[in-house]
Amino acid sequence: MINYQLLEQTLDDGWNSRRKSITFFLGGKSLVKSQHLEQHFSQFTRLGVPGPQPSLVLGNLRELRTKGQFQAVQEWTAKYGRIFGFFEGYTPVMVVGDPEVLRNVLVKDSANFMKRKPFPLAPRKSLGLFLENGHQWKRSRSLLTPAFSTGKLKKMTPIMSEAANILVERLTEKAKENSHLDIYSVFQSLTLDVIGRCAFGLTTKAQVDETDMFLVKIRCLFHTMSTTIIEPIVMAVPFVSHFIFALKNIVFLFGMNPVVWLRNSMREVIRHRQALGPNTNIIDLVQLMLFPSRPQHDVCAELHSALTEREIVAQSMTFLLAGYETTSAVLAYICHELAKHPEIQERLHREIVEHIGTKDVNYDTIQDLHYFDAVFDEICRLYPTASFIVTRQAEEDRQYGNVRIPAGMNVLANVWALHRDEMYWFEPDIFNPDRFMDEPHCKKAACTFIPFGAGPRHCIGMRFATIETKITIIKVIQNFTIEMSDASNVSFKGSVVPLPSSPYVTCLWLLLTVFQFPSSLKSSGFDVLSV
Ligand code: HEM
Repeated sequence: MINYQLLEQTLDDGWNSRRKSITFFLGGKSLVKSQHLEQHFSQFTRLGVPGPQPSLVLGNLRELRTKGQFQAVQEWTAKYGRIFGFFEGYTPVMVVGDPEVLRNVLVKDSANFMKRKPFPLAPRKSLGLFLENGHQWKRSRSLLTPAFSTGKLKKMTPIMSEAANILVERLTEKAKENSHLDIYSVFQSLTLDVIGRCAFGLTTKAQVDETDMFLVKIRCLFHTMSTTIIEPIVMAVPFVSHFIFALKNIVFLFGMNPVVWLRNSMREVIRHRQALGPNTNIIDLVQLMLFPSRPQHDVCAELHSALTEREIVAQSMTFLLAGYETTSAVLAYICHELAKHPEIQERLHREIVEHIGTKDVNYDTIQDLHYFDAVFDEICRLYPTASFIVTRQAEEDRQYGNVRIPAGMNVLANVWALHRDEMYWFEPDIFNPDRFMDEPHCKKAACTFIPFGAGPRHCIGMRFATIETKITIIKVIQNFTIEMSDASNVSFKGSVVPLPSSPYVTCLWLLLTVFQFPSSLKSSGFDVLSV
């Protein structure tokens, strides 16, 4: 851990003693002049936007790191309201929880807000869709969009269904043992298997084999990402990222980075697929990236030139980072709320029995489950697992009502606060799927409900995640009843994805006890899962 207090004090002391006259020098380079820093850190005051007092050099980084981004932003929301500003190190961030301003930024005036807030440790080359900007983003988005079309997703559902079958087998075993089960980590290995197979083309066995290489490498990657002390340093002093990347390349040379293993494994898959050619039965994201379908009259051949091997690896890494924790957290939250509300679980079970019965679950059978859709939306409202990634950067100055957004300003949509704002939601803290049955779509249109973002940069994997969640939960509900365990515990932490957490690292525990066969489900076991 960095000692922020000491670092800041040292920097502040040095700063205060020569405040008026000097320039900071770091690594032989002029970093910033005093007047510049003062100007920089007072920009929200000049804009009339409230917010926590930043300190010179570190901005509000200390609070962000000590409290956690989620906690800090919630506290500031309670204090400063729908629009406020803070400094993520040197980077100014305007937090917006006003749906009208957000509609302008994300949708109506999106041409002025095509970039995202820069990520401190983003790679230099081969960014992947999430971090790409400008022409590169346009090209990737246009090449990748067909891979998420209804037809293609339909063909990918067997991978999801197979993973859910393994889950049911695992849960059945656990039910017999009558023991605790951490459902969050169970769902993590399920979503890893799905993304490993769909986006990396690997035959992963994360659910059944603790030593599966993919699982081991991804755990290592996420552990490194969550414990890194490099990120805050780069936030405070952005230009040190040059050194960091030089160091990273040295680590790469020795093959110590898990990304190296992932990259090499994918290269093998890509070469194998190239040898097989486009006309195979394999349908997954790798195949669709390698052999993308192009518009019939391709007027912009350059825009649709195929992705290179390096780009495909970067896109797969993006799908992993964007789709693994987000989806597993949604699955865990669904189980948590269904356990807390048996009457809702029962109603969902009835809908599934009426529409699907004991038939196998596939793309067609999961359509028209309106109550399920309402439960899913309500979970995404109450627990927007990707609430810190809806960011944009302004190209030019804009004024919306009395809110001015200057060129270069970063905007963070305050999705969590927006989804629980009493102005737009009746009894917002209560889990009530019926609110989406009564008025299903009007809230979405008004930018008050944006769990997958909005506008041209909204989540490309939204339907992929929805289908995966539906298939998984339907199979669980078909076979088990979910109940609350005494050990269950949910609190929030995390910076990008507000994750459930507990002193045991993971949070949701399932106590499984074998129950009885329900008369409505003849062939499948109906066990009790206690969360
Ligand atoms: C429940 C699960 C998921 C949630 C809640 C979620 C949420 C989000 C959000 C909020 C954004 C930012 C949108 C914006 O800025 O307007 C995003 C972007 C993105 N998501 Fe997801 N996501 C999920 C699953 C997935 C999956 C499964 C994939 C891929 C297979 C994926 C791929 C992406 C990509 C590539 C972007 C960047 C899009 C762009 O910049 O053009 N996501 N997601």
